[in-house]
Amino acid sequence: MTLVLIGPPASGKSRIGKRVARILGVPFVDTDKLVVEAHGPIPDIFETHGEPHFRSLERAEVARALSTDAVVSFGGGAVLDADTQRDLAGHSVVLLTVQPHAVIARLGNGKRPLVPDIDSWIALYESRRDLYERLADHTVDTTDRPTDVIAAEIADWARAEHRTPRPTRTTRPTEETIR
Ligand SMILES: Nc1ncnc2c1ncn2[C@@H]1O[C@H](COP(=O)(O)OP(=O)(O)O)[C@@H](O)[C@H]1O
Ligand SMILES: O=C(O)C1=C[C@@H](OP(=O)(O)O)[C@@H](O)[C@H](O)C1
Ligand SMILES: [Mg+2]
Repeated sequence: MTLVLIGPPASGKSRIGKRVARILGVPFVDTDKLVVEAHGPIPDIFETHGEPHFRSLERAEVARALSTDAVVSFGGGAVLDADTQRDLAGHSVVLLTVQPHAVIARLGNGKRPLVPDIDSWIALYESRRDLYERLADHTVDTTDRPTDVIAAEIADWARAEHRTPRPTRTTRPTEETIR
């Protein structure tokens, strides 16, 4: 399966994606991590080459990640790419949301050049909200909730989503076949 986590910065895609992959026993891929491994820190890429260059590096890693069976956590802006939007139609996509009061504590490290503070985070989220919602098959709010609970919920949803359809029943289902 390829399960993709999308959503605004600090919604928990990287942290929760890793846990979901562990629960499901599949590899975990973080597209930002792939970009950093190949090209160095994200703030440096933005500063030296600008956002369009970062987006093209990101798109290449997204395309590679989507060809693997894995849980894939995107960077928040990866969905802006038209080819990526098209590719997502063939995958299970979970949108993580979060309310501003919870984001303030999560923005901490200054590694996100587009969201130096909560006001810029709110503006960025508002500008993308419709897109995120349009691309998502399932939405999970992460505000004030423990990551292990959220990850378990997403893993349950993914299992149900990927369960192969059962053959047509010819007899009345028993308690056991229902389960
Ligand atoms: N449900 C949660 N509750 C509290 N903190 C969280 C939660 N999910 C993520 N975090 C923390 O918020 C920060 C951003 O999470 P991260 O997974 O990097 O988000 P994203 O990849 O969406 O930008 C990290 O410090 C992470 O540990
Ligand atoms: O929303 C965005 O445009 C970005 C989100 C970041 O990833 P996270 O969403 O994992 O923080 C990272 O890709 C880059 O700073 C740009
Ligand atoms: Mg991340």
